[in-house]
Amino acid sequence: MATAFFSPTFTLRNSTSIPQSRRRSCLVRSSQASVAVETPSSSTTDLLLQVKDLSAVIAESKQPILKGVNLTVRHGEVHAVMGKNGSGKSTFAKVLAGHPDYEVTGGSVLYKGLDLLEMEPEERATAGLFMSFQSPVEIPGVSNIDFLNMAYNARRRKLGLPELGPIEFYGYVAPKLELVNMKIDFLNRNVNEGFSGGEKKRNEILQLAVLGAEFSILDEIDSGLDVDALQDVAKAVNGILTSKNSVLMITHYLRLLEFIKPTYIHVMENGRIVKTGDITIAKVLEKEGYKAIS
Ligand SMILES: Nc1ncnc2c1ncn2[C@@H]1O[C@H](COP(=O)(O)OP(=O)(O)OP(=O)(O)O)[C@@H](O)[C@H]1O
Repeated sequence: MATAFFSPTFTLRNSTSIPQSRRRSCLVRSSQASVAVETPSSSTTDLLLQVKDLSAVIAESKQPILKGVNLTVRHGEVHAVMGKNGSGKSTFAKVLAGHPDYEVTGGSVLYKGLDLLEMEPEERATAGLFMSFQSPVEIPGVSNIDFLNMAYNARRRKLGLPELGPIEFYGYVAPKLELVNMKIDFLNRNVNEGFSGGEKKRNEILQLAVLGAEFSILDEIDSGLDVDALQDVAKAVNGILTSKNSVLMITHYLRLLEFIKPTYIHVMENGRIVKTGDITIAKVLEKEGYKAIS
């Protein structure tokens, strides 16, 4: 499920603070030179996310996974990250979300001008960062609507807005179900409990629509979806895109990128972004595989 960068589930699961030692990064630089792949610069004022030389290891084993990632995202852009299995895509996403399994060892991440790496996962979420995970978690005993209401109110509090009570919130959320083609009774079911794979993915996008995130990371949102569900999910994502928010999608397949048009496609290899371009990259990969660009 998603929480954030606003993945509400993530916030729930990570309600304990991450030790300071796991959160910081800028002091230690990766020993490996990074491959800087900056997207063309327009202006610095519309910068949403700026990742520079980001390195990270698995917290437990200290195994390096990210080895100098560079990425710049501006408002209104859609970025797709592709790459072979095990190249570090999900790790990159989870590090941005503040996942405690990883320790940042170098580099910096600015989000809306703030040092993202100094923020707790909950702070990242309430600052409009949403993350949808490959395998959304189930939360027994918590209904979807209560969960969404809680996450939505957390964001409203952060924005200095009054919270919505259950009735008002129902009025807000019900029309959004249409966006993802979900039946109203999904609101009363426990979060993701007994949901099919496709229903879980739709539920992720419902959360995204409800939370109105500014930066959404969608990790393989297309996996396990049938053709109709893929179109529904893509339509919903397109429906929430504005000139003010941005999306980072991790995917293996051209089919998703034909529905949600990316501004840039990046290829990750061995913990770095090694190539950036347009949809042509995905077409070449589809036809010839990674050997064509390695
Ligand atoms: N918590 C962890 N514990 C042990 N190994 C991990 C952990 N997280 C990531 N890894 C390892 O780091 C490498 C990168 O994993 P990651 O999930 O980021 O790859 P990916 O590019 O998203 O792959 P895929 O396309 O298969 O989803 C893999 O070898 C993986 O086994």
